[in-house]
Amino acid sequence: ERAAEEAAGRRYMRTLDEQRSRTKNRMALASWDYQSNITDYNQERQLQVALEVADQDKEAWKETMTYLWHEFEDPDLKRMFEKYSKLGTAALPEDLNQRLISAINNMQATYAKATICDYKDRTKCDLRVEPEITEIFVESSDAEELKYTWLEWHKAAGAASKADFIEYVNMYNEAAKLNGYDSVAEWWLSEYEESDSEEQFAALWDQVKPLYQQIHAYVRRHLRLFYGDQVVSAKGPIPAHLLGNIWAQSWNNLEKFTRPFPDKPDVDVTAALINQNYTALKIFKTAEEFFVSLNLSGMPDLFWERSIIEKPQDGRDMVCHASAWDFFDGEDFRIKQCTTITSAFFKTTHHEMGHIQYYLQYKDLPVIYRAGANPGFHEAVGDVISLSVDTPKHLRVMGLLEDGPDDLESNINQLYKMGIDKIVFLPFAYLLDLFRYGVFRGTISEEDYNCHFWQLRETLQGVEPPAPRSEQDFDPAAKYHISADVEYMRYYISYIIQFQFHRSLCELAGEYTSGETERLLSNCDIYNSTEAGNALGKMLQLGSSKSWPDAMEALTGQRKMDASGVLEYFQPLYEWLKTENERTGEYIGWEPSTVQYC
Ligand SMILES: C=C(C[SeH])C(=O)N1CCC[C@H]1C(=O)O
Ligand SMILES: [Zn+2]
Repeated sequence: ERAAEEAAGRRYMRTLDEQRSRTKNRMALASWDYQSNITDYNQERQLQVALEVADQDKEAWKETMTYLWHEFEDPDLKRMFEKYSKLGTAALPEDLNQRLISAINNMQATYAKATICDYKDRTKCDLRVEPEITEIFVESSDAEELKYTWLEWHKAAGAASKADFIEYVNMYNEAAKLNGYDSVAEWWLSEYEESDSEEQFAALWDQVKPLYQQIHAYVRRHLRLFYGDQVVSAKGPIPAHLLGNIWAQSWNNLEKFTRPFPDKPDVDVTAALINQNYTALKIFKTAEEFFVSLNLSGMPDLFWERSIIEKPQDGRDMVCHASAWDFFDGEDFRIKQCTTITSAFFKTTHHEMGHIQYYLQYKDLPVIYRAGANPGFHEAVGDVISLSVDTPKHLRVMGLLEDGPDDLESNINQLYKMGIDKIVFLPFAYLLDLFRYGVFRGTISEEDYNCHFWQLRETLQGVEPPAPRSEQDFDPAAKYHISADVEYMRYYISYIIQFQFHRSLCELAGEYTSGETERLLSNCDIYNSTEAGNALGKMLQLGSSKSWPDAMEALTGQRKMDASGVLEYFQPLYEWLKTENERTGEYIGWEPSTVQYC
């Protein structure tokens, strides 16, 4: 009897997966049309498709739940049923689902359309976050211009979305409860499959915090030397507008005037990309070539036909934030980004193509398994490639970096450049979802959203707002992922596990042996290594068909996320920073902020 039921379940699963492929394809196409051309018509159409798809998913779910899949013997069939048993936001009554979708679409549109006036020319009021505001944070060292731009952006894209965000939280929490979760926080955490995920995330932060504090102290010193101690204090948090990035999430743009050994050759490739007439297409082809060198897949023809790799000049409104799309038909995969010829986009292109590579590697799995082993895995693929691309050795192979010495000072400069991108990002990413867990759980009430956000920014990141804040502000929504309903813990996890992956791939490529001292993990380049590429491909082909510890074990032999990879990679920098901060008597950590924000 049970065997017959299980056989019926297996047949049913095949038809259900076929249907899910079509509904996800329809949903992706409608969302693509909306996000690549924001009009009322496209927003309305996206909403209609979303509601129709929700209805179809709900009907299918009712049938799925008639199967006694808990008693099935086949663990794989059980895993598929278990995943299909999570209905998601389609569990909401249609009117509440419509309010949820509209709240998210409104926030997306507000963020994508937000413009501010230029600091120097107040009549020029068409500046958007990409490319204009991003460019100001790359180029400007005028504290007043940076402060003005920061405040204007946070008003235009943050405060403007507070009402929609509150609606979003309420509707989303309703959906969570209908799916058996106390709040959205537990739902998001369930993607990491282990009951102690929150404790694991906190333990990772404890492991890397000492290294972050050393970088923070060093950077604060050099900002104080540059801007003066009236702008940057000796012991307080760092003002958020001086860190080369509108969200202070990565501090790459400080490299040129804060690097430990300034008289070494410049390592930023932007100038070289421009001098060598790189176009967006050439950046994409270069990234593709790295994956092919690893015996992984090149981009299909459809990818080149349908991707949007530069902002169209027809004056349309679109979501410029870079994204990679799976249309779940096994053939259609696209990137949408507003590429500019910069080192930042050189990295972002590898990041997005890492998503596409994952889609390609698992495209023949059942649709329900076409996802990362956990969300952090998907964000790590492209970055792992970039860890090889960003080495002086590889950049020289590419002709993007002039020749230079391979001495300790150059290695420290290289580690510093990576540290103000990767280590600095960790507290930012961690706090973004600590904030949202609190919001979804109600431990952070809407009367003090902004106050709590900045308390997290101060305690975890040692950063303070450039001016007093109030509850008329809503600074979190000035970050794309908050306005676009994109979970963020995935990036925190990615920036930890990508170093575990990198270490294993470097050993497979014969570029490094864990614990050796002759070669540094930070100088490893896996380019052209089919051993490394085949191992990476095997892990990616698993999709979410196995638990993430199984997937991680396939590549690294470890079943735990841990910061051992990060700490091994940055060890020489950590030693150097401790010595340097002691030499200069720098205060490690930060005293409470004197800026009024609660
Ligand atoms: C490039 C993407 C698209 Se998945 C992105 O959002 N990233 C990549 C780095 C962290 C995060 C961000 O920009 O905040
Ligand atoms: Zn990504």
